[in-house]
Amino acid sequence: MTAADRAAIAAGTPGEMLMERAGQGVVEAILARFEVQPVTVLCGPGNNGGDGYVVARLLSERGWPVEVRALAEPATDDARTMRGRWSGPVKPLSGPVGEGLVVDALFGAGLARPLDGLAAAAVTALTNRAEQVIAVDIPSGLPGDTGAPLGVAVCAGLTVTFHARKPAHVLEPGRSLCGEIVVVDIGLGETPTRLVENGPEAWAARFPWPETHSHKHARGRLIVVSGDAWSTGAARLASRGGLRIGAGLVTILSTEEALASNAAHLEAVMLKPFATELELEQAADHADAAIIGPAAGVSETTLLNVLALARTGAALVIDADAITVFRDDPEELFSVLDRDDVLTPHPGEFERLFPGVLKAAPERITAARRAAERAGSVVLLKGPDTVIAAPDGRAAVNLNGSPWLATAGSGDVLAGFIGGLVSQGMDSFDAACAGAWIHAEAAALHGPGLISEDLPGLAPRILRRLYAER
Ligand SMILES: NC(=O)C1=CN([C@@H]2O[C@H](COP(=O)(O)OP(=O)(O)OC[C@H]3O[C@@H](n4cnc5c(N)ncnc54)[C@H](O)[C@@H]3O)[C@@H](O)[C@H]2O)[C@@H](O)CC1
Ligand SMILES: [K+]
Repeated sequence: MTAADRAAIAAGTPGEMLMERAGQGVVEAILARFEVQPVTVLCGPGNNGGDGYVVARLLSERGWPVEVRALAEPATDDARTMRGRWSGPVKPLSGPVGEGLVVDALFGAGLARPLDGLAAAAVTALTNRAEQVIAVDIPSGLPGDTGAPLGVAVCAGLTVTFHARKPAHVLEPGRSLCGEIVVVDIGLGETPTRLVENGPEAWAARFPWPETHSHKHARGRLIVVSGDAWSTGAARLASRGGLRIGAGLVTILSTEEALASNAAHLEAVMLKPFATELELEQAADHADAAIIGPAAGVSETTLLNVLALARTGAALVIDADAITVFRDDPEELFSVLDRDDVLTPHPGEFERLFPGVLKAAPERITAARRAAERAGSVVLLKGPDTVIAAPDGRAAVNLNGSPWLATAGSGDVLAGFIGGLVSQGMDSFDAACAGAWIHAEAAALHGPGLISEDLPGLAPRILRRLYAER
């Protein structure tokens, strides 16, 4: 039972009533999606199984042919009550499951160890029929507080959970085992949750829209450090992203030998040369935000350039090579970061800065939180389930991740979106959340054939929507 369940029961809602509402919610989700057909309900010994008996009764009352299979007799009072209200037979779990839908009510929030014996066999037998499987609360075998199955786990086409999503519903690989996710309100009321789903409701109220009196100098000055002559495209992708997301002035800082290739491809983005890290520091002095890393090169120069930018007042977005250059001494980087700065590692880069943290943490939200605390800055851990964490413990998971983002340069544009928002004064955690969400939304809007050059140009459509809904 979760803390929210206990609080609701203590506040006077009997567990039995919560269970009745939970089962009702599952049944409504089934009725909205499936025609009448045979259903097998697999019930475990705990309250998840109790929900299963409610589902069996309510579907049967509507004329659905229902078979109940139980792993063991109910072990809780509420589950025993619901077992008692089911008037049909209860068969053992062993043996093949027939045609039609399968309701997985074996284990939910109380899963304590990997599935074995009959439960493991029953779950294994459901392989390849995910579309017919409806998981109650969580696919059995998947712990609710992580996205990592303990051994075998159900793969469902639909998961109906209660009150709020749990980490297992948003973190991979658990999220992919859930199929469609429906969240049913069972009357638990407001409860503090450590998990924030990243979407406009989390940051739209603080989005930095320009005011009537805004001019380009006040709308955010962003700089982007270019790679060398053969690697200038990444900085241009980032700068275009920054400009599209609203930064008033965006400047690429480039060494002499890369000036010509940058100049040949820039219009609204400005260009400024620098030769040494001291000149970079001076050039960046009036910037509100600076992006370094995209195709910067894994070199001592990049490391010194990061340290130079850290001496300015600009908030930093540190990506790619600018992360990797600190792999031998992450503390050197952490010592110059503060809460306005953002690190945007993919898992490989994350491992370089925070060795062992991903392996030791039960899931990515905890890992990102630990990393943000250690670095003293915002950390955005990339993935299909991108997690954003701040040193003060705030964390959010991106739920709109798009497979179309698996294309060269998409991370450069993301750095640009984040840097562009930070340069306009948006809080760095909000900016990382908003940047990641808009990035994925833009990719989904385009779909097949997306290349990173398209992303900045897609942002205005998402921004227009946000602007209209503000
Ligand atoms: N308590 C409440 O008021 C509510 C609970 N709800 C349901 O209750 C569920 C949680 O119920 P429980 O806490 O009873 O937990 P579960 O029903 O998930 O299972 C716990 C039981 O399974 C046993 N167990 C755990 N892992 C096992 C394994 N690998 N192999 C064999 N046995 C194992 C435990 O010893 C315990 O008896 C939620 O997931 C949700 O479906 C909902 O009805 C909403 C309201
Ligand atoms: K389940």
